[in-house]
Amino acid sequence: MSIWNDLARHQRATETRHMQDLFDEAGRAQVFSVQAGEMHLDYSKTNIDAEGRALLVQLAENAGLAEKRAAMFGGAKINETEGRAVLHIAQRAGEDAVIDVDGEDVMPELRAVRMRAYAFAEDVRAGRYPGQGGAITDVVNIGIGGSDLGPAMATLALAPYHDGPRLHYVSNVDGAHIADTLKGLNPETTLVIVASKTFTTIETMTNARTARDWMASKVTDPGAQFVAVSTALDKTAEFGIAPERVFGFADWVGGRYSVWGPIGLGIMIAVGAAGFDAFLAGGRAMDTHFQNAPLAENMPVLLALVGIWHNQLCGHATRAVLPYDQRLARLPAYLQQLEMESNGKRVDMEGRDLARQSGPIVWGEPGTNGQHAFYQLIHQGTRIVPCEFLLAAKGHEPELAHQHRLLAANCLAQSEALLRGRSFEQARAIMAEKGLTGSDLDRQARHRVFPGNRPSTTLIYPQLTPFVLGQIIALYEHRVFVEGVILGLNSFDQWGVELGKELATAIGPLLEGADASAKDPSTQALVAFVRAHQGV
Ligand SMILES: O=P(O)(O)OC[C@H]1O[C@](O)(CO)[C@@H](O)[C@@H]1O
Repeated sequence: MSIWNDLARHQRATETRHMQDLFDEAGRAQVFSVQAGEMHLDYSKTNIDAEGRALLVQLAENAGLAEKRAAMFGGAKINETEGRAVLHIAQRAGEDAVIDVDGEDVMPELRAVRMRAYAFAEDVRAGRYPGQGGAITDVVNIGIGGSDLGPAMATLALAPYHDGPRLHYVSNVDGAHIADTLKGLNPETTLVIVASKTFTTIETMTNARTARDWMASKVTDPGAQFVAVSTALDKTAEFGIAPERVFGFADWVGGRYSVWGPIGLGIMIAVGAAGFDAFLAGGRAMDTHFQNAPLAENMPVLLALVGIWHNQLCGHATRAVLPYDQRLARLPAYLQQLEMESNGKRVDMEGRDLARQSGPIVWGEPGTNGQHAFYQLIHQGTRIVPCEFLLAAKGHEPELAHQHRLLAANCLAQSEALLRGRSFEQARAIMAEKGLTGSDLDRQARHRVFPGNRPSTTLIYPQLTPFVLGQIIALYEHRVFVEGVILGLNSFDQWGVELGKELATAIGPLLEGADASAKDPSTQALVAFVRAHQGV
């Protein structure tokens, strides 16, 4: 407890200073940066000083981070509310890794499934696994949440490495999503991946049936162009998918942590086994760093601590994730699930009310697009939004290197603007030069003041390769873990998604005409509106 008090005291004592003054100390940019391989995280543009960092590291130590990290990597059942181990790291562990769950090494089976998935992906890519009208040209992944966001995000991120069939992702139960996706595709050359850990998710199963009907209208054996990725092998069989086209994984891989295994089949098909291996190697490199680097030089730990400082100590409830990397356009959505489904909890491991705020609200868009939309609020709004910039030093289009430099310049300019701001005097001088005078000058100048002193971090990496993408994703996974340990909650369950699912099941019949009088008046009126427009 007293470490939280010490931190709160330190935060209060330092909150009025200007972050820019911290740079009076020589070497701050280096001292408040951390390296993991070729990745570089700069957190010097925050109000964290040496004492603050030392206290934050102490906080992590006091929370038992080292032991809890060892427990996770060792296969202990740390997801206590579901009685499961948490072993997404096994999916990217090295060839000689041995990981026991309930006394059994889980690695041989995991590797065998990966090899089967690789072989299948390569067969599809080479046309050795054709559709009923020739080589597969399009692959539709049907899944939602962790069975969609990770592979969809990574497929887009790795576009320069695609040399397989086109990939499409369908998640929403809104028929518009699958209708728009299937329009223009040829059922005879389309492969459908039904990706669902549980194989019960209503959105996915509904879309899978729609896709099967679409396929059946054109091909004689629709099942041959369906594959499944799931932990529920009985249910995939019930759906009619032959066992040789089912890729299983264990329940100790959380949905939002599952991109590294067969849930990544779409990525494997898009970039091939070698590209996927490089992605896994990147994740593994970050695992090694996370396990071995001292806490004060540990990238996931520091990223988590910076977040704790901003959210739980400074009270900034949201965090903007701003990739200056168009191919990371889906990263904010991916992180929304990873972070908010993991650490959006109100009780601790013992079921007691959480002593402080849960994880932050994560949102964002790629730069420079966001600059022309919501950055206004970030620079001049009354609330402070800590910003997390991501930038590749180099793009994949050598002929457009000048555009990449423009992109990079914008990214660096934003964090500089957030740090420095523009004072009233500076704004006034600019307006005076434009010929304004008197009260008009002051009034106009005030609109052009940037308070600055607004925190940001910048994660910079050489290029968005499969390896680097693996590093980035593993970095965020471990950041979530560290934050969860410090907050004392279970990052690996998601009970908060259940109630809405149950109620949706009950409301379904009401939309078809069943008696809605037991519902609250608001819900009754909304049900009546839908019914009226559907002619029910
Ligand atoms: O892969 P499944 O079992 O279809 O679940 C999809 C998603 O639904 C959730 O359970 C939330 O409803 C997520 O945790 C999960 O990633």
